[in-house]
Amino acid sequence: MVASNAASRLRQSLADEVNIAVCPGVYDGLTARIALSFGFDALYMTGAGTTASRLGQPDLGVITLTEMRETAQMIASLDHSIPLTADADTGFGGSLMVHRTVTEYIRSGVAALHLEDQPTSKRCGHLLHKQLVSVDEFLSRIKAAVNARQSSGNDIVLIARTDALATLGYDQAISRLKSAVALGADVAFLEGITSKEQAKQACEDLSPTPVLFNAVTGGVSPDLSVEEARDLGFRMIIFPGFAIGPVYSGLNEAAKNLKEGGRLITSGIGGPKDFFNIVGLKAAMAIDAASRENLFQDGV
Ligand SMILES: C[C@](O)(C(=O)O)[C@H](CC(=O)O)C(=O)O
Repeated sequence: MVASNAASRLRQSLADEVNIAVCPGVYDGLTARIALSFGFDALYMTGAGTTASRLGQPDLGVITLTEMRETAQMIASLDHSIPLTADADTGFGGSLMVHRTVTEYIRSGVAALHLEDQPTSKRCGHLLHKQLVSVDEFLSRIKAAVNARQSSGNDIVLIARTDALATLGYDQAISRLKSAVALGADVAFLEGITSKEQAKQACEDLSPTPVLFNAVTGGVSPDLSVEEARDLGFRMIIFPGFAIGPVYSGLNEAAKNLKEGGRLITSGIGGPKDFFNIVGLKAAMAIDAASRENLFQDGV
């Protein structure tokens, strides 16, 4: 297996102390295409969004490796040069499953993934009463991930996430992250940071390891802009609600209009051709022309 260009790009960005990798959270082809069309140079595949979109279920550990990997592969394939960081939840089982998860994410073109220390019956990090696995179990997940990366010969970025802050407190959460980094994790993800002061402290305490900020809309963490996160010392920021929020509000509005007014009112989208242009119509026509099948030589 060869080293991934996208993972190398993300590594370069993380190594640059003045830079912050901005990762809008997407969960399907359309949401990814829209983010890509705005020139974002990194993407995040949200597990919460993927679970809601593929299963119509909440983020409670019900999605499988197969479903997450399929979505990740499709998103990563849309532009191989753009690093995709994908949620890998708990790794979906014991060490063997973590090994398999990392290997399959690598094969799917994922540039980075995060693994957390909740039990497999997990919940979104911004819900109450989260449970944790022991430090040893968390670290064997990280070790299994590091070993899988090594045996694949790939340079996927491994992000260690701890959910320990809410129950065990700051010191133990930082200690879990430091132990994960000592085993080979590249990035630290302290889930559920509760204040700007704590955010700054975490970046200092974990330095020189790059730290990720999880900007969950309406979650327990402060509402930070990209610039604020960078100034606090973060090197990576994910926005899981980037697509979920607008889809929710836009569809609610459209549903209300259709149900109450009997008319579909959508703003901003033209006809089918405009829409298909967002999802690669021009590239598809170019493939057709290059193969000389010429189905679209007169346009569409
Ligand atoms: C980052 C996260 O794991 C995700 O699935 O995107 C979630 C975010 C969310 O539920 O909105 C989390 O923070 O646990």
